Amino acid sequence: MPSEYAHHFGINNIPYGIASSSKHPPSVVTRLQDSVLFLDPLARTGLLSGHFGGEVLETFGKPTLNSLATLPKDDLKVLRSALQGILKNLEKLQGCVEPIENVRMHLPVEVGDFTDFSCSADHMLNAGESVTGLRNLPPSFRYLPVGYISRASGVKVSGTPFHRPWGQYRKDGSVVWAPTEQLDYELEMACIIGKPSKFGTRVKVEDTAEHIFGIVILNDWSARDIQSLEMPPLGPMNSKSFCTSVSPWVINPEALAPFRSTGNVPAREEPPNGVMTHFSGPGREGYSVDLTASVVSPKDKDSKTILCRSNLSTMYWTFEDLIAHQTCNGAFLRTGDILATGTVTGKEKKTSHGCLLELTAGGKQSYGLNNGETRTYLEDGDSVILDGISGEGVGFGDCTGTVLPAQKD
Ligand SMILES: O=C(O)/C=C/C(=O)CC(=O)CC(=O)O
Ligand SMILES: [Ca+2]
Ligand SMILES: [Mg+2]
Repeated sequence: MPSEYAHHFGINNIPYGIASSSKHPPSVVTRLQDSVLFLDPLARTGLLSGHFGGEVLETFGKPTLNSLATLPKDDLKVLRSALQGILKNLEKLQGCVEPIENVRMHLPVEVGDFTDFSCSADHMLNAGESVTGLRNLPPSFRYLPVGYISRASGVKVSGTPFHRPWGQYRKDGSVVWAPTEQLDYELEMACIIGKPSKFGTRVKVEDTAEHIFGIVILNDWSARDIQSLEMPPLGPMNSKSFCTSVSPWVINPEALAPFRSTGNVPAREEPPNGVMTHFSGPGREGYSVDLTASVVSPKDKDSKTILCRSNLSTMYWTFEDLIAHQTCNGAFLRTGDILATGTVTGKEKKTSHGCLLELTAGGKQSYGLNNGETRTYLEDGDSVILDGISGEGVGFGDCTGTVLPAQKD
């Protein structure tokens, strides 16, 4: 029986990840359907000889993708087509291949800096309305992609459970110190930086693509009660830094090229009394990725309730804009940096809300699970599964996390 996500990993995908098994230490892998190919033992078979020099082959034995991610795009292109050829004869690759159920996936990169932006106008409007009752975009929204800088060390690979965080928040007229009662997820995607940029040197929007190694799904877990006390005036901190999950398979721009279009990308509006400066123009392309967010209750582990369906291409700002903006002041990119989109929310009320803050109108309305349970925010033992697919054979698999009970004070 193929796994639930086997069909995401066709021959046109060729994702990269870091896996280990009883036979192999953590190292670089790719995946075809449910077969995981370890590239370091593959290089030793000689099947890749003639394609590249030692500096490419040396990256395969590393426990992160950082070295592979800095290879020139031309090398990555040759590697992709060599792997596509080799994977046609899987039976010849014994000793290099393991079934997906026999491997453990690890964090794909050593994370450099982690910025989370907020690129969805619909998320901004819905989240603002949930908190303040007013449907307004922040004053800066059309001038620049707003973001906050979070903790790289909190980024964990899909499947890593975390404890419900403690913090300070307002309750019944006072501020308490207690486990959060408003634990939320945020359905997001992120780009991972390959080629670094130079300190003091802006990356022009037309040059940003060469810095994108690949794209992952990301869950920016959020504690809304802690967030609402701490956020003004410097932004979220402990309400979000306790854990951020990323999917283990990094999908590369070449696999996603057929799914780029201008189709759903919102029209860019000139900001009031301002000019578009270092950003992409009206013909900018988004990546089409159909995303879902689901919750699984510990009382009914076989049933997932889909709470949101949305698509990455509806974001107002693109990955190219995020990179141009991050570097426009001379700040620079390091390999393994993560730049996330913010919550990916669509236009449809209730069915395309990328987080529970929106779906529950700030905890004022409940949502139902397939088994009849109701929730406002997440409960202990709940798992959240985010997944995404662009088209035939090109998907991201899943990004999953489970809430453990709060630790004792
Ligand atoms: O507007 C709010 O109250 C919430 C803002 C956020 O949680 C920041 C964030 O992560 C935005 C996003 O994911 O788009
Ligand atoms: Ca976020
Ligand atoms: Mg987070």
